[in-house]
Amino acid sequence: MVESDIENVTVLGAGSMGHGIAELAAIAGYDVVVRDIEEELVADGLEEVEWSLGKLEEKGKLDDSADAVRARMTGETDLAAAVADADLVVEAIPENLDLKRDTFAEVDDHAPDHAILASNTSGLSITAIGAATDRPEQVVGTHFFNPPVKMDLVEVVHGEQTSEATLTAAHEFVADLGKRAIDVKRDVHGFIVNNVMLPFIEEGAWMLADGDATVRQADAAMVYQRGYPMGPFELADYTGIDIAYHFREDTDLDSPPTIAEKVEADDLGKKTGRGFYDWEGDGPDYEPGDGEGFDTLRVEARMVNEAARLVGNDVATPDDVDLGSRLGARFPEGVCRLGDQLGLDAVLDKLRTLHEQTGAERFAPADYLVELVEDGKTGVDAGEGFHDYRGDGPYQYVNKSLDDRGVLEIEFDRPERLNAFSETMFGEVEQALDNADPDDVSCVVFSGAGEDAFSSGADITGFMTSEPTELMDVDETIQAIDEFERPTLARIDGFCLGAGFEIALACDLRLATEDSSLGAPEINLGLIPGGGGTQRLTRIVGEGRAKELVFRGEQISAERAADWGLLNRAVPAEEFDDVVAEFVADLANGPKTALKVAKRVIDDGQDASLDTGLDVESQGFGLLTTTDDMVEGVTAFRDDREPEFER
Ligand SMILES: C/C=C/C(=O)SCCNC(=O)CCNC(=O)[C@H](O)C(C)(C)COP(=O)(O)OP(=O)(O)OC[C@H]1O[C@@H](n2cnc3c(N)ncnc32)[C@H](O)[C@@H]1OP(=O)(O)O
Repeated sequence: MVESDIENVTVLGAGSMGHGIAELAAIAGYDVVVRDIEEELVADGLEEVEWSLGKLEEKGKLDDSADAVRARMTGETDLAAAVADADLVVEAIPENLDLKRDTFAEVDDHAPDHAILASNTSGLSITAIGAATDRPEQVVGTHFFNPPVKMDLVEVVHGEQTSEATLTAAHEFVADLGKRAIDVKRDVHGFIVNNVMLPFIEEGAWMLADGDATVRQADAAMVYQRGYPMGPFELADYTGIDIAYHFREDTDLDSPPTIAEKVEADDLGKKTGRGFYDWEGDGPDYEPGDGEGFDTLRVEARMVNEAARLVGNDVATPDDVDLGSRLGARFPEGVCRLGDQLGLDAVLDKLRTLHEQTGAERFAPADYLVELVEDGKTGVDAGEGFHDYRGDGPYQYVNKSLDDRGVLEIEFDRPERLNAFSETMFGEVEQALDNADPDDVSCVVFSGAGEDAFSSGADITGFMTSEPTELMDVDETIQAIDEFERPTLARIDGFCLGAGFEIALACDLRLATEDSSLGAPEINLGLIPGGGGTQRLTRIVGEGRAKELVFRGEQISAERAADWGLLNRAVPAEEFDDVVAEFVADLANGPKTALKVAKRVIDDGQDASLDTGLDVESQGFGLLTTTDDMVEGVTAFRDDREPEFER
């Protein structure tokens, strides 16, 4: 029987993954035992945790003190003692199936019957690990990414026998740790993220081997033309070339010779000082212009093909592939989305051509990709691909919800980049508003996902490759927010910078936690605010303060922003939800028409002469005296009760 109330967590292995997971569990309030085979290893792991907790405390990212979190952790070397009281055991020992199976068998003997046994394996079979125990239904994969404290993703891997109750408990645990889970529904080799990430690295290496590309050309093209945070060779060096090499050992496909040669020479990348780049010298030294002539579609077609294999084989949903690509591989787009944008027909053509030309099995199109294309589901332009684009959404970077009071919540959801706005994300916010019927909406609340930012601005990595006209489109989204006919509120918790700041300025009301910081840092990039920042800011805080913010590009505290009239309130974090709820309740329960007219009259009046503004106001006032809401408001006053305005 699985008990989902987990209190005691034991982490096996005090290495970088183990102590990172243990730290997260202690931060979340669990009592944690960290076990390794030697005292020294345990002590080293706990020392790392102390250092990390100190940093988090310095940055104000802990609810409890670092000492209080640390006090929830103990070290242990004896396995039986370590797991004796565990409700959940998370194994993070070396990637060796026999070692893991032996360890799980031993844990099974000593852990309480109800305990769930999780493995942090990055690719081994959960089914095989579970089979070493008498409780395979309580064995699950929880694959964290390195470093666990920073990376937001966990792959929850289903073994053949894993029960629903175990999966639910694993999801609850992951959510408690503040991480996002994706489901790997069948424990295939490499799970989801490694399978979409490997072709990115490998295809570049094959092209190098075939003489079709150089290292710098591939990296420059993928970074500066396609917006990836690192190029394939830089990524291989960074993660360790041997990792890519060993991944292929258990599959039918070969590693590219350019990777095998590096492994043979022990030039494994950053960790050995040399790989595709010289890390003791300049490191990655490619320039934007180096990428010319590189065939980016060849790389991306292979990634999309892998995504099709995962979805077609029921390993993952397109949404989970996309979230895994973004949070695990740190790709700018989910790979299924990417395929839909490229056009799945174009992807299939590319694969077929390469398959015919080379005969290489890695280009063989996945059945599911062929199926989608044959069904006319070729992506965004066709209205359907991996995703269905025919209704409201699907949204990748926006969470949209409408409650029964008409409160429309739009959450910017790209925490891995501090909710920085890519072109797609701007488009999604505009689409979310366009698709909202103002008659159904009482007010709109904008917020940022994660704990760090409302938004850090426009996505800087896209600047080099965007057309000037695309960057100027930013203003269309912000204008749509400004012009939305219901009251809008920016709920700011963390960084609110650049385009994020401009979005907040376009909202009617701005509330922030005290430790938020706001600003227009564009000048530091050789730019000026391009989403109305120079104009709206000046109207709100006056010329001198606007020029200070824009010229100096410095962030200011929420306290100063409130002092300057930029924020309606700056409140302590613990009071924030209540204050936001009070504002929202007033907007949601208030008279809809009067709020709409008030917004329009104030907005229109700002750019008009006082006389014109007063005229606009009196027309609005006159109009409102004819409404049922006015009758209700006056009657309620007379009856000494709360008014109930029309919804
Ligand atoms: C028309 C409008 C124009 C504009 O809006 S221009 C953009 C204006 N905004 C900025 O200039 C802010 C840029 N960001 C920063 O300066 C820093 O971030 C912060 C001070 C906000 C936070 O610093 P820290 O706490 O050290 O976090 P981190 O490691 O820098 O950020 C976490 C990840 O988020 C990515 N990121 C942050 N802001 C942006 C952005 N605006 N565009 C693209 N990526 C961004 C980073 O690179 C990194 O990613 P990884 O973990 O992969 O290294």
